[in-house]
Amino acid sequence: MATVHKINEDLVKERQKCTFNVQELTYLLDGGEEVTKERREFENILRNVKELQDEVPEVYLSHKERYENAVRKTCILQNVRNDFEKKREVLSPRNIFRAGYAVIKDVSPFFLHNGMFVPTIIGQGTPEQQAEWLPKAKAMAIIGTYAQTELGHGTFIRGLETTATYDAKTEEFILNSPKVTSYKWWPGGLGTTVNHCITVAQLYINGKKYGIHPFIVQIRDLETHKPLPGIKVGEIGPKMGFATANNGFLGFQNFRIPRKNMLMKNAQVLKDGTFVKGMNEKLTYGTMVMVRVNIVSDSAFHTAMAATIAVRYAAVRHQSQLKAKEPEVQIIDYLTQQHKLFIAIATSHAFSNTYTWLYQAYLKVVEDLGKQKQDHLPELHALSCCLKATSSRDAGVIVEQCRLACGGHGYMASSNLPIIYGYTTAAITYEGEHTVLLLQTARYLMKAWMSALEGKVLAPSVAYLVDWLKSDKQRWQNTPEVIVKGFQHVAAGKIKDAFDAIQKHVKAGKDYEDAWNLASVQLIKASEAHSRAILCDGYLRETVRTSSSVSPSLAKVLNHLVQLYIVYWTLETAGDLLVYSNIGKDDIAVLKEKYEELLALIRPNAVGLVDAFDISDEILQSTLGSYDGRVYERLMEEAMKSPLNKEPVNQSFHKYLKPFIKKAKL
Ligand SMILES: CCCCCCCC/C=C\C/C=C/C(=O)SCCNC(=O)CCNC(=O)[C@H](O)C(C)(C)COP(=O)(O)OP(=O)(O)OC[C@H]1O[C@@H](n2cnc3c(N)ncnc32)[C@H](O)[C@@H]1OP(=O)(O)O
Ligand SMILES: Cc1cc2nc3c(=O)[nH]c(=O)nc-3n(C[C@H](O)[C@H](O)[C@H](O)COP(=O)(O)OP(=O)(O)OC[C@H]3O[C@@H](n4cnc5c(N)ncnc54)[C@H](O)[C@@H]3O)c2cc1C
Repeated sequence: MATVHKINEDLVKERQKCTFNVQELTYLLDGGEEVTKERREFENILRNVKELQDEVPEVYLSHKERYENAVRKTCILQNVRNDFEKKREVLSPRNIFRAGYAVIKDVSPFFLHNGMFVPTIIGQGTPEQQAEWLPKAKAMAIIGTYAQTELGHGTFIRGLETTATYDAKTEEFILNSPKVTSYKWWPGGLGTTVNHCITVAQLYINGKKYGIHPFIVQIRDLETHKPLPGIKVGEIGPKMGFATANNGFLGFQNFRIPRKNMLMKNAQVLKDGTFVKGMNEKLTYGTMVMVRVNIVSDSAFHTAMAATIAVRYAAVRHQSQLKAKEPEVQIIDYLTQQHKLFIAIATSHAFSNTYTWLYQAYLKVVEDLGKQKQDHLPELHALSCCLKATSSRDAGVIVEQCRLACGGHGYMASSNLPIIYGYTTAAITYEGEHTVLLLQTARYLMKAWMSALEGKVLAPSVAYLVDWLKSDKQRWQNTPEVIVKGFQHVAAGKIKDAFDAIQKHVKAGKDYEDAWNLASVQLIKASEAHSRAILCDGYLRETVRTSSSVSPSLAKVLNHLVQLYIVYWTLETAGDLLVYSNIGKDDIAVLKEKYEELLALIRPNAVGLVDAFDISDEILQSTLGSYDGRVYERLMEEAMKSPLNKEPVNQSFHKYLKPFIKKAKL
């Protein structure tokens, strides 16, 4: 029977102080009581699978052992998941995703299978192709990944070099990687796990290039798992994080696949080699849009994990005295600590709220595309790019801030903060590099600005540009609504400045492309300001909407959090607001006080707020962040698992140290 430990007294007191019902907030964050119950049920099943408990902590395993252990556990997880899903229709696939963290400490080598391989078959395959591949993929009779990036090109996908040349005689495509730079590089699970992949390649028919298209390719024998003839595949080696993601490389040499393996929901190649264009060639990029939307939700979760660890630790940790002769204080009582941590909680809420509406917008576009309507696609692309970029970047900063807030112990692997940082920061690069995605949004913003100048009706997310052009800047008030308008004014002002900068360079004789490059620092700033305005506006709206359906005590706390988020970003971007809005120095002084008041208001609820994220100890995997707060005991218990502590004297003493010391004595 597992030993039940006493909960740390500070945490007991913190929980008694809480002014709202923690469970009510958990249900709200999960999307309903039923979803929470389902999540807990699934996590509970996993908790009781003995084979999923690691005897030796993963960090002490070799690269190879770590991978093998991850595959072993992922297979068990998948079986448990299949059994669970056989009994019911799962309410929230994200519940299943989240539970995965309890099993694989780092990233699962199967992640790309469910994350991109299956969605690409759904998003890019015809009904016939779906009928052929989906049942096998869903049952994991075939395991796949998404192989797009190459050694030479990740961002500029029109420049990919892998070729798929159609041979009408045999009705096949011949895949080739002409140069070392054409090798696929990065796909998760590709190294040694998957037997299939979606390969994105340049299509050639009769010597003519038709751009990049997705192909479904079997790369390994299903029985022996050996690479098929014509395939060169392997693992790319250790990285900053993602230790168990099994990222791989892949090259093709005259590798033939049947015509039906080109995913043809959009463009098609007919038997005789006729190319049929799709409604919009950018629909080929559809899986990336979906994943970018999901990254906003991942960022919310990663931020919640880090906040939970750092807030609980800050409640348990005592260090220094505020006043002489008084006991050492809980570090959470230092205002600077609250400044580091409470924004982490609010940021997670901001991203969850944003994901809620962004995901609905994504579903609407998918539904419209089914009816051959694509009016909202450009807006969704622009939103998903800048919100992916901003949420992953902010999450990276917040996770690092939480690590710093834990002092030296935050640097321990057993705090789990280094691993969380590893996968949070990776998201800033993957699925579209940060700057590149901001520039995609900027492209949309420049067009929107032009339309605003022409008096056209704009899409809702940029409609503020029209308002800004029409009205004088409104009188400043320190209310959330007016501050959000202020963020919109900053965005509009920066968009105008970037636009004018491009025009200036063009007038001076530059090509538009060069002018774009010369203005690109301003363009990314405009895009960032637009993201912040969208995040604050959406978060405020969602909070107002939900506040009417929750208890008054919870509504109050949610209101404190959204205000904190908005005031925090006002103070962070005060310089911009002074330039582009009517805010005055005195308003900023008042907001500084307001910010301190908000920290004080949130303080009694800090532990309750992170408890409401309801992240189990198995998922957190942190000595510093566990629910019971046994920080020091856990740190010691984990240290004792070090193989170096298994013997009183390490052999290196006899081999090297002893002779070395002896020599030094002479
Ligand atoms: C324990 C678990 C922990 C969690 C772990 C998670 C693990 C997950 C890990 C990793 C998964 C990672 C996977 C990947 O990274 S897959 C590879 C992703 N690669 C990219 O994202 C590449 C980025 N590049 C691009 O998307 C494009 O090259 C581009 C958009 C930057 C440029 O494309 P290009 O064709 O050159 O277009 P233009 O710039 O010329 O624009 C033309 C036109 O097209 C519009 N447009 C571009 N993209 C889209 C789109 N997706 N949808 C709709 N429209 C699009 C663009 O706006 C332009 O429009 P215009 O201005 O009106 O002309
Ligand atoms: C952990 C991880 C997992 C991944 N998983 C997968 C996967 O499963 N499948 C897959 O296909 N890929 C995967 N990738 C690859 C990933 O999608 C690419 O690394 C990413 O899209 C960035 O491309 P890049 O590496 O070519 O960067 P580059 O484009 O070479 O970026 C280098 C620098 O150049 C700048 N730059 C590039 N183009 C421009 C421009 N037009 N304007 C201004 N600046 C520019 C960038 O801002 C950046 O600072 C993964 C990557 C990582 C790190």
